[in-house]
Amino acid sequence: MAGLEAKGIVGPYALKGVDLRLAPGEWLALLGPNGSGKTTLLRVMAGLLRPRAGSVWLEGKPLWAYGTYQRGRLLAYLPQNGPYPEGLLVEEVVRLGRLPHLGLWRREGKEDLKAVAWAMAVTGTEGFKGRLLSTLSGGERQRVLLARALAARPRYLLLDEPTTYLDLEHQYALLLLLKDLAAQGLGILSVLHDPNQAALAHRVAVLKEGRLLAQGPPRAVLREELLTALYGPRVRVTLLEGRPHVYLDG
Ligand SMILES: Nc1ncnc2c1ncn2[C@@H]1O[C@H](COP(=O)(O)OP(=O)(O)OP(=O)(O)O)[C@@H](O)[C@H]1O
Repeated sequence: MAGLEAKGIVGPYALKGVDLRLAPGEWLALLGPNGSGKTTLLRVMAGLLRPRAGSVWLEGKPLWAYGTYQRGRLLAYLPQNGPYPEGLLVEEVVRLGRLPHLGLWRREGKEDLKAVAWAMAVTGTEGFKGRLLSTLSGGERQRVLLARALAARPRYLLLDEPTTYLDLEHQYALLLLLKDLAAQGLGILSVLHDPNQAALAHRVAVLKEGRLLAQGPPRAVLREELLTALYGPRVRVTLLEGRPHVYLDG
């Protein structure tokens, strides 16, 4: 079956039994308080951490049954604050995103260069092409690393707090890009802290103390009752242009 699916994930750390399915063409936002297990779940679904129990399925096959390159062609993961290659130019970094397609020996072809150019265009990073990655600001670097992930033209994209280093304009540019990429068929799972950003996704899943508290369309999930249980009694929710708008009272 198409999709990326976590089944009965227990451990490591906080996770206490999580079932979550990401479909192609959907943008699913993962919300939850600090320490609830969001990053851990993302890393488990990316195949970077092994759960104590449960399994992850990619396109109907266990994730562990894929080779690294084969998995990398289908699934890209962007950590929140991950390591980045030193001493490389931005364009070289984005080209690294093609590695799962190239393997160790194949030379880049037209298709590879096209994917790199596309990834840099949609993330607005062409202007940094010739710069050393290490000389960019945190937000600029984050966009380049997103370009690297997109250059693989994966079917599923896992993003850990992708808006953290971005200014307001770039935050919304990124959220609109996610919507657009999902419309083109990409399945996107993004950890987000801001419920108002999560409200833009197709679906929201809420994690609390390692368990899924709720999942569904933003209007069904982002309700005052649930959010006050997560973030305290001052949380208020109204509807703005048909979407939940969350703010703190007083
Ligand atoms: N390497 C580790 N060793 C021990 N405990 C860990 C490790 N990594 C994470 N944890 C614990 O697992 C729990 C969940 O962590 P995780 O990073 O998944 O939470 P999160 O929901 O992403 O939090 P945040 O919103 O703060 O980023 C936390 O209590 C954390 O301390």
